[in-house]
Amino acid sequence: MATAHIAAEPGDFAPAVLMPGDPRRAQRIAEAVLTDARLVTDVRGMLGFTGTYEGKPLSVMGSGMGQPSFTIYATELFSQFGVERIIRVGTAGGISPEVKVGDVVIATGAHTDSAMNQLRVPGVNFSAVADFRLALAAYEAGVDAGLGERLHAGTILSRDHFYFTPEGQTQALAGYGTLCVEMEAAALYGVAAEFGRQALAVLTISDHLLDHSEDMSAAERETRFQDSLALAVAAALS
Ligand SMILES: O=P(O)(O)O[C@H]1O[C@H](CO)[C@@H](O)[C@H]1O
Ligand SMILES: O=c1cc[nH]c(=O)[nH]1
Repeated sequence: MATAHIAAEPGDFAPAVLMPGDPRRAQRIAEAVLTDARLVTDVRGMLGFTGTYEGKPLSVMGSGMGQPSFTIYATELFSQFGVERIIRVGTAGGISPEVKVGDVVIATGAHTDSAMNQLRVPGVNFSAVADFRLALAAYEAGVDAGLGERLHAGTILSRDHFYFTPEGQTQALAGYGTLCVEMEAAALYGVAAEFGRQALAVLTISDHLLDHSEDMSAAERETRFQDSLALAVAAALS
């Protein structure tokens, strides 16, 4: 049955869904990796496709930007469409000096300034963490692909603001080994915990907060995701 934000029927989604923020990236991913892809929802232009990859069912759908948007789609996918695992395929801004533009980050945990997970368990600072098996599968795929020093795994920041950064925050986070910043993973990990399902974010570094000399253009942000996509597919079908 269709939900408020997804015009699909039970069985239209595969157990594993790849979710980029950008619905046009969802279409590019569907065209790049899926066989016999069909559009299963387009409410609000948030395109979702289902097909197969090497004979296994796989879906891809945009999430929109920010934790509220991601939470709406992830909640409906987990609760109404039988989805078992969601792998976010996103872009992120580098924080650690170890991380360079074009590198791939497996987000094993996500700090956040959002209130969304604070409200989940009264009196508790919720730990937003990835599914260990998905993270391991993605990491092993990255090693096998020869990514070498371009492959990272560790904590990230999921922030509500894109343009506002409190003074000293980036340096402090770098001091705690935080790899990069994006806007959705903490919410994904919270919703997955709520429904007892699996989640992971695999991120492409599109820019660096401490050095903007190598930042990607808007077009590159839409298209330069092949390395992280390969790891996300490996995790999705592991
Ligand atoms: O490239 P996506 O997946 O949209 O991710 C990043 O890009 C958007 C901001 O430009 C935010 O959604 C952020 O998390
Ligand atoms: O949220 C994001 C995503 C990409 N780059 C950033 O600087 N921030």
